[in-house]
Amino acid sequence: MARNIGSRYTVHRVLGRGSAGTVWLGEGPQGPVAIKLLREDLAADPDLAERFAHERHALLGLEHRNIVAVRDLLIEEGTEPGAPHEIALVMDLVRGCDLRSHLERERRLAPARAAAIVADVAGGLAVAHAAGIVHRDVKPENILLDLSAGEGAPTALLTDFGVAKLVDEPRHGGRGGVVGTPDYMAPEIVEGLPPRAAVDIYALVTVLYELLAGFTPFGGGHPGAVLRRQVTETADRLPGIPRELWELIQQCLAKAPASRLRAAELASRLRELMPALEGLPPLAIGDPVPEAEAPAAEEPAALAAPAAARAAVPLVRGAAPDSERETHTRMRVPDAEELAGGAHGTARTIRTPGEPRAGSARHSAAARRKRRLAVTAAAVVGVGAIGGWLLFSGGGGDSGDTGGGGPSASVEEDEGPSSP
Ligand SMILES: Nc1ncnc2c1ncn2[C@@H]1O[C@H](COP(=O)(O)OP(=O)(O)OP(=O)(O)O)[C@@H](O)[C@H]1O
Repeated sequence: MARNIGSRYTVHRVLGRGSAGTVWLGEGPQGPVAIKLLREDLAADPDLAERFAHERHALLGLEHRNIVAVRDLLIEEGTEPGAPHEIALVMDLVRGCDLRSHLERERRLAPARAAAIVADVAGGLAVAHAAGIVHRDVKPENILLDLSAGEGAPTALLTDFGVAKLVDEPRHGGRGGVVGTPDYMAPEIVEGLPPRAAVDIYALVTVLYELLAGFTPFGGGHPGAVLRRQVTETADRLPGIPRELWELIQQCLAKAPASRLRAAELASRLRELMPALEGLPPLAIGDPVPEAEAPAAEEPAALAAPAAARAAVPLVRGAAPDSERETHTRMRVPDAEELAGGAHGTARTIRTPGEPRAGSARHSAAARRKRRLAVTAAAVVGVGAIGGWLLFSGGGGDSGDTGGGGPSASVEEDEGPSSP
């Protein structure tokens, strides 16, 4: 049944749900649109409505063929006194699917295909960065593939600009939480430095790695362990990857933000590489070997893991209840050795097909599942939990200003839009 949003828009059916709200297929004065309605509990926060109003100009100003344009921003007063605001972002409708769903179907993309998608998104990021806007939550869920052109290669568009930052800002100033998704989070964010444009490059090239490999370079296990790996480990080379593509990935996954390419350079380097990548099949990479695990007996039965694994957990407060998508990953409590950065720090090692799995990992999938904890991001990955983990592990790295209060995963929020 159709429902009115403000005086100009009607929504018809749900296109998808994310951690911050629901995206609807709608109709406006200019035709079909996608309308993202923020979750009621988030919209009820008067500070949030104010922040959205404050960022209106930045949110509406981004225009590029690889960015999903925000056409309108509705902040409606509740109908009765004290009733929550309704916050809705009216966006161009993308006729296609998101990159996460595409990757789930394909498992791995051919190098030329992966490079084309990432070059598209880098082109969009270049424009945003030039306008002083950092996305801060680049990941496959936020990349949409426009399939309306039919047979030709789809255009990739980046969506959700600024939303992560606005939703996760602290209510009353002071320190915010970790904004973003652990698998894609640049080491400088983990270390508490203000996020600059280079964090988007790191996240986007993490997506490139994932499109090629089928998994992210530092993912797997407890989000705290993922964050530590972001700071301390280097990505494993993917077997069979062309040298120049691998060098580009390494450069953009550099721990030092200044060593990474800028968005425009990344786009043009990838486009230069594309003719050489044309015709190459997806890389022949086996599923990663799972990490060493904690004793089964320690796991509360009520938290047994679901069957499907996910790559990423969004760190948006209260993410679980409204989200139908499986945005939660399998997690496990890191053991002492892992927390200290020991031998089990790497979640998995890369296998080429046919190579046997290490140890007896195959012996019991059920036992493995039992040892994993499936918990919602909101419940366990609170800033306190990560902060506590970082404190315990000595801050996860030796560089960077942590904000003056000792090691912390919190990000000191800037005033106004993030700047590159
Ligand atoms: N402009 C759009 N046009 C068409 N479909 C869209 C559009 N924006 C979002 N969607 C669909 O709605 C779904 C939910 O999007 P949303 O941005 O709320 O969440 P997400 O990015 O998947 O997750 P999260 O917010 O947790 O990061 C997407 O997976 C996508 O399929």
